[in-house]
Amino acid sequence: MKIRDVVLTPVAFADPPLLNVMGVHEPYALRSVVQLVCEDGVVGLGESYGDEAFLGEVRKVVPGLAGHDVFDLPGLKRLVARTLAGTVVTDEHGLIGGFSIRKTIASVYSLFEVACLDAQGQALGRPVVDLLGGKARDEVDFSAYLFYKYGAHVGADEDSWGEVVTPEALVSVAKRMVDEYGFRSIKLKGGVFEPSQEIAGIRALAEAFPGYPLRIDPNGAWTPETGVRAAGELEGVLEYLEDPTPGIEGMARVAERASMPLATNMCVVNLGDIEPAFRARAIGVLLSDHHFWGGIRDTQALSITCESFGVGLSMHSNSHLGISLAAMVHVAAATPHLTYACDTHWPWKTADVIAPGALEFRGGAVTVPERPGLGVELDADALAVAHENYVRCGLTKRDDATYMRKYRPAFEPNTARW
Ligand SMILES: O=C([O-])[C@@H](O)[C@@H](O)[C@H](O)[C@@H](O)C(=O)[O-]
Ligand SMILES: [Mg+2]
Repeated sequence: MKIRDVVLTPVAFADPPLLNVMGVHEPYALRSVVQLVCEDGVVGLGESYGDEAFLGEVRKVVPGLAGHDVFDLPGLKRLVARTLAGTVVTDEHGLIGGFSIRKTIASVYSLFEVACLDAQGQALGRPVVDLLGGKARDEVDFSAYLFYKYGAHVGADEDSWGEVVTPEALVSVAKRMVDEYGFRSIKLKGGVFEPSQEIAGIRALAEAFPGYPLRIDPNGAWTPETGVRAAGELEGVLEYLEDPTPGIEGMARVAERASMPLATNMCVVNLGDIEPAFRARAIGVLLSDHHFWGGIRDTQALSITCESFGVGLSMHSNSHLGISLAAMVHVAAATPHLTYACDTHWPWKTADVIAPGALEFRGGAVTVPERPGLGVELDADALAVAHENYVRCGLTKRDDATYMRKYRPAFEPNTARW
């Protein structure tokens, strides 16, 4: 199962003006799609970030892949580590925590690992979940992921969601998502407005959706003191509080006094963070993400670490397409210790690069595809359109803060400001 050819395609897809602590989403989200063409004609698919800094590292690895066996994953990891020795990919937004050589290697390896596993599964006629040890569950739960948002991109018409800045608007977006997808838990992206306004938003959701597990994620926008106060005000309302404040030390200060567990995709983002965070009891839930945690198999290993230390596990999401969702579903299905519904940005997009039908939400869950590999098929025309979007939109990195200045010229992102 040797790789004959590698096709790397940067793509862009329309994204609404979703708000977060760093600013607002630009009109397009960037992703990369890789096709590993094997000697016997099997094509393995992978998807990851589309920022130029990441693509630059991925491109360095591509020439070394010809002739590599897709079943040799340790060899793939060595190849990526050797090729990228010394490089650190950074991003503009910091919404998935700090940067390191280890995280860079883990992220680039992950893109190719997923594609290798897809190819392996296709060759063996088995879904990826079977290669990972088999199904711990038949379907994977996701939560509705609400954002405050502007009604329209700069110079464009209002989108179908409209402006979302009030508790009433949040509730109506949540109703639409729950009606369309059947979600049974709800997350609110915070860090946008004064904490009291966002707490009012959560209270409105609690009233409109009694019994629904709720979460809020201000991406470290609050001080530890505000985190403690918010945790007190939302006692009995939140299932977990996500990244109220930056850093392990600040999180530990909030965790000590909060009744609900704290979750993170910001202060524990690679293996080196685990020991200090667990020792400080800074988190009760780790939000895994195969895109930067070293792929699907390392995410499974991470779950065992969490289980050993009594830490819950769920899954973080960035704007993504169907290949990534398929990978998330397979790893979640093969991971017994997964203790909460996973995040997904899925409802916010309107187009994809995969043929429709492989991944459907019912009751807020996606049934694990049974077809070989990831179980998704690339739609060549849709890929061409998405690549054309990438070329035409002119974006080469995600920069929510600069785009926000088109709405609010004096805007400065500033974590721990409230
Ligand atoms: O898409 C966004 O704006 C999110 O804020 C994303 O970038 C975060 O990484 C993520 O969803 C999170 O849970 O922090
Ligand atoms: Mg988060």
